[in-house]
Order: sequence, then structure tokens, then C-alpha cells
Amino acid sequence: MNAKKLAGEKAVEQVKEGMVVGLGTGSTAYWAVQKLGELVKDGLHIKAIPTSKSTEKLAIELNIPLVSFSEINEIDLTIDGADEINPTLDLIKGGGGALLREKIVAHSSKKFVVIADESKLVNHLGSFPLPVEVTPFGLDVTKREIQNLRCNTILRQSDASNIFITDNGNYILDCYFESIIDPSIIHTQLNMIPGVVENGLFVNMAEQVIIGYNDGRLKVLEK
Ligand SMILES: O=C(CO)[C@H](O)[C@H](O)COP(=O)(O)O
Repeated sequence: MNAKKLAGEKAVEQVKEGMVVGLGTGSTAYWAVQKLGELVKDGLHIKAIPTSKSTEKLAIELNIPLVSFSEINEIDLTIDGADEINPTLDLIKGGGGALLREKIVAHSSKKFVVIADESKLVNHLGSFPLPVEVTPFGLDVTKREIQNLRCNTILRQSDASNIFITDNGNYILDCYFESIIDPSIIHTQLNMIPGVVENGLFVNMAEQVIIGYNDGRLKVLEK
């Protein structure tokens, strides 16, 4: 059983006729977008906002109608994956580098549902390196200020010779903290650094987390 597919398809059950839906990024969100594509083909009317260029491309291939923020007031429901989920449903996101758009879309949503397999559940955030989107200008000074928060940083590469560039034209510093005991403090400290555009801590944003298991079980966690 594909646990990611299970969770993704379960979340899509919440999508209703006429909704504006935020489309997440990654290998779990992929399954939710695929399922939405099937429903649209069968006559469901929705409008969607993708969280990355890759999801936008997938949605276009599946004929899911897209809208921009200028055309809507609010997103009804956003479905997205996560890299880590703690017991209070705080998240690390951005493994795929889409954290800024993901956070803008989730923040603009009436309901934010996270989908994942069981490997994403943790007691404390921080084993997964925290992605932080930074401007190319001032990289070295921004990096030093982030390191002062007691973490090591690695500039993300797309391959051996190229720096990873986000959909917004920025860089990602992957930050290795020993453990993130209070995500809201780290979140605030990071975002106060001028060269930081956004960080991958999603604190108090997820209302529901749907976990898929390889044996076919599903677990729904709620705030
Ligand atoms: O935040 C993300 C992309 O920026 C993804 O949601 C996160 O990395 C989880 O991805 P996957 O479902 O492939 O494990």
C-alpha cells in the first residue's frame, strides 16, 4: 500500500464543488493533485492555487483550473505535505524548496490539511535540516547571523556545480539545529534577520494532519 497516496486521496475527500484549493508540493501532495485531476475530469468545479512551478505544471497537465490571488479573496482548503510533524502539529517544510509559496498559500487558507506517511512524525522538530529561504544579496552576512542561532548551515545545491534557486529567485540554507525545542522562538528569530525571506517552520498553522500507513491504515490528527 502506498501510504502517501492513501493520505493524499483521503484529504481530497474534503474538497467540495466550487472551492478554491491550495495545491501543495512534493511526492505526497502529488497524489492529492492527481486525485483532484480525476475529480475535475469527472465534472467537479474547483479553482486552484499551486505552491510551486512544478505543481503548477502538474495541475495544467491535469486540466485543473488555476487562479491567482488577485482573483480570489480566500482559499477554502490547502492540502500539502511536510518533512516533520511534531505532536502539536507544528511542521518543518521546504524539503522541496517551495516553503515560501507554501507558507503564503497555507496562511491564506481557511483550512490547512497536511498529508504524510508515518515517517514524518517526530517528538521534536529538527532532525530534518530546517530550510531557510534567503536572498542571494548578503548571503554571507545572513548565513553568519543564522549560525549565531546555534546551527550549522549548508547552502543547498541542485547538483554538484549549481546552487539551488527557488521559484522566487532565492537561495536555501539548510540549517542543522541540535533540536528545535520551541519552534515559535526560532521562527521569530530567523525571520528577524533581514536577508531571511522565510523559514520552513510552520507553527500553529496545520489544523489537521492525515497520516497514511503502509498497511493501509489512516490516522487523522487534529488541533
Ligand atoms: O515542503 C515541501 C516542499 O517544499 C514538501 O511538502 C515536503 O518536502 C514533503 O515532501 P514529500 O511529500 O515529497 O515527502
